[in-house]
Amino acid sequence: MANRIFVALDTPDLDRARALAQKVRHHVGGIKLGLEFFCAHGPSGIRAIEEIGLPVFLDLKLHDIPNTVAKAVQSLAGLAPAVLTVHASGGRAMLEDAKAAAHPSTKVVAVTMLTSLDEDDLAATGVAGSAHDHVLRLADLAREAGLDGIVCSGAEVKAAHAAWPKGYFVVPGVRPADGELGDQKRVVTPRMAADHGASMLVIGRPITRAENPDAAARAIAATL
Ligand SMILES: O=C(O)c1cc(=O)[nH]c(=O)n1[C@@H]1O[C@H](COP(=O)(O)O)[C@@H](O)[C@H]1O
Repeated sequence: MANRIFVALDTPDLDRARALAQKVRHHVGGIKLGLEFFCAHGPSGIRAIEEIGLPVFLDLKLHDIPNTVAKAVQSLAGLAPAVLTVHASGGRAMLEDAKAAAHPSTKVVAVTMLTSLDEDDLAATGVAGSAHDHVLRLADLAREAGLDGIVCSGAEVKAAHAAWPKGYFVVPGVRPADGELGDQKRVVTPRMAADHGASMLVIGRPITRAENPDAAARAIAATL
């Protein structure tokens, strides 16, 4: 199977992003660029990283009224990212319109419950019940809206995959056994995420903050 690791290059520094991507390119399957990078460099920054030759996941987690999200997705369609994120909690119409506006080759995936949240955080937003149930409910919504898949933690991916065998499952919040959690709360090891059905593992700081990012990416890939 192709390398399922997408390295998250969370930096506003284009030269650093490019240098990191060059270092790890032989040990990852793709590159994830998110808000930090996009706010600093926009579409031209995405094109600059695309030149490295790996698939790009554009993680903007769009969440607004359907018309606004659809127009934003339409504006991004020329970039034809391999994967694009929207928030599942934006609701069915927003999800349907986002998918309709995307480039046909782009997988549109819905963020369910951020891996930086636990059930106390969920309750504080007014959602009762478990993380598991919340993720499964939003996965159903994404599937019914015609999306390609979801983003969830490794704790839920097995159940989500069982309920949606053809879905595409993006799993962030991935840490090697001795890895620092940082702001992540629902974490699993790379091996567990892969064994439980992740289509893509998003890994940032365990690679980008390592003394030798190339060796860190290689070591993680070797565990899969
Ligand atoms: O959509 C995402 O990629 C995402 C969703 C989520 O629930 N949690 C999450 O951490 N992410 C992203 O995954 C990356 C995780 O980075 P690290 O915690 O450094 O490995 C970051 O770029 C986050 O923006």
